[in-house]
Amino acid sequence: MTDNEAIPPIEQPVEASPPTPNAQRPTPFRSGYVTLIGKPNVGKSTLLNHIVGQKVSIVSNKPQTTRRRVIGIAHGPGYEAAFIDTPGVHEAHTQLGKQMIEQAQMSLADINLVVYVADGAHHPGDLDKLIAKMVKASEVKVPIILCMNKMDLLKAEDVVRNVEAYTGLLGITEDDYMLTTATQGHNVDKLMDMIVSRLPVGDPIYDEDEFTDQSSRFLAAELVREKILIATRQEVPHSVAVMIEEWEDEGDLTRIGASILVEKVSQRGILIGKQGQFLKKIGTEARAEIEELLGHRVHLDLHVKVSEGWRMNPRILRELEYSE
Ligand SMILES: Nc1nc2c(ncn2[C@@H]2O[C@H](COP(=O)(O)OP(=O)(O)OP(=O)(O)O)[C@@H](O)[C@H]2O)c(=O)[nH]1
Repeated sequence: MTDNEAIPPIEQPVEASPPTPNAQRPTPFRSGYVTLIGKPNVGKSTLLNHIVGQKVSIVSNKPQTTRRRVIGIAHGPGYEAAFIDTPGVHEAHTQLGKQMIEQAQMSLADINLVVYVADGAHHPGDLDKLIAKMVKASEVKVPIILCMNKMDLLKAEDVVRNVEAYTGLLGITEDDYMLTTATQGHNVDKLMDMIVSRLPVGDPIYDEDEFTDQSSRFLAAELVREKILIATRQEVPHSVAVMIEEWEDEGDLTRIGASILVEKVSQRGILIGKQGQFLKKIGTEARAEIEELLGHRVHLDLHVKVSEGWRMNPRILRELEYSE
């Protein structure tokens, strides 16, 4: 990949480069579905949000942050790309975990392109090999692009070794990969050019102002969950779900009531915090982002409820919209 030769030395800080909607794109119009697949925590959601220019998928440093398939739509001159962000493929122990893997597998059907997102700073492990197998075994043969993310953490002496290992795993050539730093947007425009050039010629599927298939209610619940994931540790992040119980639009104010489900009484204590301070902080942070999302004022009321074993309960998983 000649483009990669032009990237600055990896140890040096790189400047953020915003998406390039005005870059020259091929004509005629190209459109299609692109699946982002990879291990948990490699940066799939960060990449998607950068490409779409909106937070459509929440991000945290905890593995398995994304729990269901999310579509984020990128529009540009001459193209429309609908990205499917999938839950990271992992070893599942709960009903929720199993559904997450199923969603990742299903996302390989009826698509036009696969972007395999890897943590480029690390050599591929067993899970990478398994996902590569899944991708190569998918019935419909579509082009595969390798996005080696976390380039900022990649040591110069590991570049060649890691690139060869991942491209070898996927059976792709050196024209089909890109090193990126999704957090800074570095090389994301080049990745986007590669993606667009491999999309089929076709008409747009979505309206130009549509950027996701997720409802405002689901996005709001996810923003609350994101703030909790960022602020908690150990088993708490995996034990938390957010359920919207009330949603009332009153002119330029939306009143939202949400329950935070946890699995243990001790977790309830953690989330409420001393004199309710922890919950207050979560509420303040989430409200600011929900206001940004909705474009007007929000009143957010949060309650913490203990719901033992919710991750095993198909009915609750449906109510949370993690399954159909
Ligand atoms: N250093 C560095 N960190 C990154 C980069 N991209 C993402 N991250 C961080 O990696 C963590 C995981 O990012 P996500 O976007 O949630 O990863 P994901 O692959 O969607 O994770 P799952 O939802 O678990 O499948 C977050 O803390 C991000 O800020 C990158 O290019 N460099």
